[in-house]
Parts: sequence; C-alpha cells; structure tokens
Amino acid sequence: MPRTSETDARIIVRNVDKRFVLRHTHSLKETFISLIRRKSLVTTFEALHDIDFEIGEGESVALLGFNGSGKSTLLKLMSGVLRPDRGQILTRGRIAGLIEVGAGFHPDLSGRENVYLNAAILGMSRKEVDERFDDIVAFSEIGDFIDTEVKHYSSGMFVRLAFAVAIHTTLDIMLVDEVLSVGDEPFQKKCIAKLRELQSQGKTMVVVSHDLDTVSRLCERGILINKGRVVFDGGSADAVAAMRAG
Ligand SMILES: Nc1ncnc2c1ncn2[C@@H]1O[C@H](COP(=O)(O)OP(=O)(O)OP(=O)(O)O)[C@@H](O)[C@H]1O
Repeated sequence: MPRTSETDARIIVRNVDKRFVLRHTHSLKETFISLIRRKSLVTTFEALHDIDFEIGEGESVALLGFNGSGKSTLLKLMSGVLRPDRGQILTRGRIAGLIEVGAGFHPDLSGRENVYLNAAILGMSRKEVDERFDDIVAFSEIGDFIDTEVKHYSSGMFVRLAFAVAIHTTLDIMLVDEVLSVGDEPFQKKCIAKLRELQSQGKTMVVVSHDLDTVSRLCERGILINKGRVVFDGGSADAVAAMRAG
C-alpha cells in the first residue's frame, strides 16, 4: 500500500504500544496473602504492539480485526482520548470522532443542550452551532424529542444525534467506530451517503466496523489487526479476504 510522505500525512502512528493495567478483585484474605508473598495484584496487558503507519490526506481507511484485536483502542489513541505507552501519534487538522456512543452527552440534559455541549467539545463556537442547529436536528430526525432529556432516548436516537453533530462540525479527520451499525437501515444508508460526501470533499476517514462488505466498499485501504499487531495493510477487499482466511 502506498505510504504517504510525512508532508501530506493527516495521521502518523509511529511505533506505538498501548498497555492496560488489569486489576484483579480479591477478597481481603487473598489481598493479604498476596502482599505477604509479594505477589502483584495487577497484571499488564499489551493491547497494541509496535503499530506503525501513516494515513494521508483524503484517504479512507478501514480498521479490521476480530473482537478484542485493538481497533477501538487504536481509534481512541488517534482521537487523543488515550495516550500511547510508547511511540507517537501525530495528527494534523480538526478531528471529529464518533467513538463511544454518547461520549460527551450528558443524560440529564436535553437533546438541544447536548448538541451545544457536544459541538463545543468538538471545537465549534456557539454561533456556528446556532447556524447549523436546524440542519443537525433535521439530519438526526429526532424531531420533537430534541427537548427531551437524552436519558429517555433509545440507543438509535442517541447515535443519530451524535452522528448529526459530528458531521456538521468543521473537520479534517473523521473517526467512526461501529456506530454505523446502531442506527436502522435507512439511517445507516444516510450516514454512508454523508461519509461519501465527506470523502468527495477530500476529508480523511478511519472507520471501524464489523460490517465487512459496507466498510470495504466505503474505504479503499484496509488495515487488519490481530492481537494488537498489524498483520495486513493494503486494499480493503484484500484485507477482508485476509481476515476471512483467518
Ligand atoms: N480500559 C481498558 N482497560 C483494560 N483493558 C482494556 C481497556 N480497553 C481495552 N482493553 C482491552 O484491550 C483489548 C482491545 O480492545 P479494543 O476495544 O481495542 O478491541 P476491538 O478490536 O475494538 O474489539 P471489538 O471488535 O470487540 O470492539 C481487549 O482485550 C480489551 O479487553
């Protein structure tokens, strides 16, 4: 796969490792015995190992892999939600991420208040939100529920509103994690059409999805991750074939 030169790269992932500390719950007695025996109550798990690639301006990349392979962790590192334990992640431009459904949404606030809150987190000014508010609500098809507290929303409504806010921000890089599968089919089609529109505007996109056919049609390039390592980086159809071949 063509590796972009550093000058036109939007995302550079350089020799990245990410570890998580797993804390084990123990009874008081077990904790005491572990302390006496000087046994650790925590273990470290390496979720990503030596990840190294670049994503160029205007590229659309699918991150593929089985459950627990490290896709979401990698997306969170790109968005800045997590930091690597080793290596570097460099991004250029404004990032809009749909990573954890409802992250940045407050359950006790209404849809309207959450649009303003979420848009502010994504770097939009109040004036920008005022101008785009009607379009956001129209895209989400939330209708009269916009003034209802979001804790009463269905998971689909949640995603619709979060997606609508994200795509109406001024962005250079769009990170999408699995959220496409939460909306119903008509809404998914609408989201994909919108993502294609962003592609045609030259935006950069990284998409995680288990819908292999959709994601390989949407993205030209596929990066396959297995147990925290990149095992394939090339055309998305070939990446899907490599994944299916096991
Ligand atoms: N905060 C955390 N603390 C401990 N372990 C974590 C944490 N986040 C992720 N992990 C572990 O890291 C590994 C990779 O998780 P990740 O969510 O990135 O996988 P994924 O490829 O996105 O999986 P899926 O397809 O199931 O969404 C998993 O074993 C997961 O349990």
